[in-house]
Amino acid sequence: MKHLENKKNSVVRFLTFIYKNNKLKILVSFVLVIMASMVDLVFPQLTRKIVDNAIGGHDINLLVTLVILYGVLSIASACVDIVLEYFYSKMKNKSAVDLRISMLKHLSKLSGKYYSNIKTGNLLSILDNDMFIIENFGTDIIFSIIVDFFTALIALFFLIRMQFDLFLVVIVLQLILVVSQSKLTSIIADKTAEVRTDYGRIANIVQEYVSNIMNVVLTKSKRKFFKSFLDKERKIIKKFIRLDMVISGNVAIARFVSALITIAIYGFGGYKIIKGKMTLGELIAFQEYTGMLIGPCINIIRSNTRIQQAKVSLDRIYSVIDEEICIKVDNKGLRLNNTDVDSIIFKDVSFSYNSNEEKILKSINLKFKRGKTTALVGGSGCGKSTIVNLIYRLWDLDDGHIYINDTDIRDLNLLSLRKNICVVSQDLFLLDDTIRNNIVLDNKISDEKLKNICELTGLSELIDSLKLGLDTVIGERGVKLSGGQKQRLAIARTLLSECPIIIFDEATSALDNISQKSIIRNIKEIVEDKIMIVIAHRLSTIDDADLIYVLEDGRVVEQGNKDELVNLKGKYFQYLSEAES
Ligand SMILES: Nc1ncnc2c1ncn2[C@@H]1O[C@H](COP(=O)(O)OP(=O)(O)OP(=O)(O)O)[C@@H](O)[C@H]1O
Repeated sequence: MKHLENKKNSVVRFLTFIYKNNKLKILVSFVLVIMASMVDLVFPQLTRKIVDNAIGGHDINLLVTLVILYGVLSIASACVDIVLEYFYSKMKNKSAVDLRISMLKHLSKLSGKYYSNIKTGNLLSILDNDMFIIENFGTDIIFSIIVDFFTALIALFFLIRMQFDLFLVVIVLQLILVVSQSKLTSIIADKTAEVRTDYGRIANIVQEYVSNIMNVVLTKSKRKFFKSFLDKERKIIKKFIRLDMVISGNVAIARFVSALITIAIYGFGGYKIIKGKMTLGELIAFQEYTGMLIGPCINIIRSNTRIQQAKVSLDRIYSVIDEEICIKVDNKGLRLNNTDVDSIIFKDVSFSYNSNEEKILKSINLKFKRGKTTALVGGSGCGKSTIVNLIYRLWDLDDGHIYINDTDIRDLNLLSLRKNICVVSQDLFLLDDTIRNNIVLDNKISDEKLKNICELTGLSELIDSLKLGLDTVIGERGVKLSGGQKQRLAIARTLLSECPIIIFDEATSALDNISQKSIIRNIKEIVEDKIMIVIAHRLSTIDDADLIYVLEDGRVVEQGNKDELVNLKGKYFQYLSEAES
């Protein structure tokens, strides 16, 4: 069903989405729209009667009656327009917000593979530019097409009935107008799509530059950014100019042909009045009906342009929403209670990030037990963080099993699994908020507990030295803190959580040896009934680990506690000797 839905034209899909959530509003709007267009069609007849019967017949009473009727109908028509605008605005704004939320929610369900290839600037451009276009696009466009079609049809009927020969002249010019407009419209839509895609690429560069501005300055890579930014900007400016030229050409042609139509009506129509084959009132009414034919036809073509532009944006939005969720949230949907977690077992696990590449992990067996600290050691790129990614199910394995207790993690509900795992990695997630909010997030934590954790993680000294203490704002991505302070903060946050599985992936790398040892000792006390996994290049961090796995080239080559591994005089011993020398 979802597959079929995804294949639908994105505009139809979006309109169906609006329709499903606004059935009543759409029905009321439809009735109002038909009423309003009927009223509009009466105006030329009123004009004709005012000119020919009231003014031409010198009838004051009739003139007053018709003018009052004209005024009342105009007010009624304006009121209906206001009510309609209210409905349209409500429907389209709510739909755009719903669409944005479903895109953001979907993003959080995607796999590590998607996150590894993500182009942030492009996504921001979709969330910003494309969503802006969609905010201005809604069901009203369909209503206006219906009304325009209906109005044009009735106007056509009156024009044929009133003056057939004059109508023929008008219709030929009208056809020229319609054909030229629709050709240029499709060119505009193509060029808009091109510009939008290029704009996403520029947004990527800008995003990369802004979010890394400090490193850009430090590494003197500003020139490189500016070069590729300016190259792309220059190209897009040319495309924008071409697009603007086509748009203004489109408007100019429409104006010119409309002027020809007016000349034809007044020239040919004036001639007919002089010859007594037409009245002045009829000429004015004919002119108004012609407007009611041309205006709606052009509106329909312009609506088509808007639809094509919205389609480009909707295609880009739905390309994210339809991104396949590779990691199924629920296979068997089993739930994991945090008090139940006793062990994590890797059984013959093999894995590669890309199916055609060599395996990163080669049939490895690991066991992490509750109440124990297990360390992973090995050279850079041997697959330590990959093991964490697999426990968290950012990727699913190729072969083998990962069990929590006796349950394969693929049989667990994904959210329930992840709720039980806290990872502190090198890439810290910090909010531009206070120290307190960064530690507590949205959990309810007593001040006493918070103070205690700050003490254990060595944050108290920093907090006491700050005028605002815990309420000090740390800046975007913690820019106002040192590397070590950021790590302490992330550790404090993790220790406050109720997670039974705690993973530190180079979580203390920015701390000096003494601070690191004292933090690790303190942590051990707090996490004594949890599964603790530590990855560290500095071997002193894991001196006290209950079990150390030494990895090389995706395999476990040694295992044991520190003393056992030292006695083995193998890989671990070699690392230790290298570190000491
Ligand atoms: N998202 C990814 N997509 C493709 N390949 C990846 C991805 N992440 C890691 N790799 C590759 O997988 C291998 C193992 O990486 P991993 O991060 O697990 O190593 P590590 O042992 O943690 O290294 P380090 O100690 O340097 O952090 C590396 O060769 C790396 O290039």
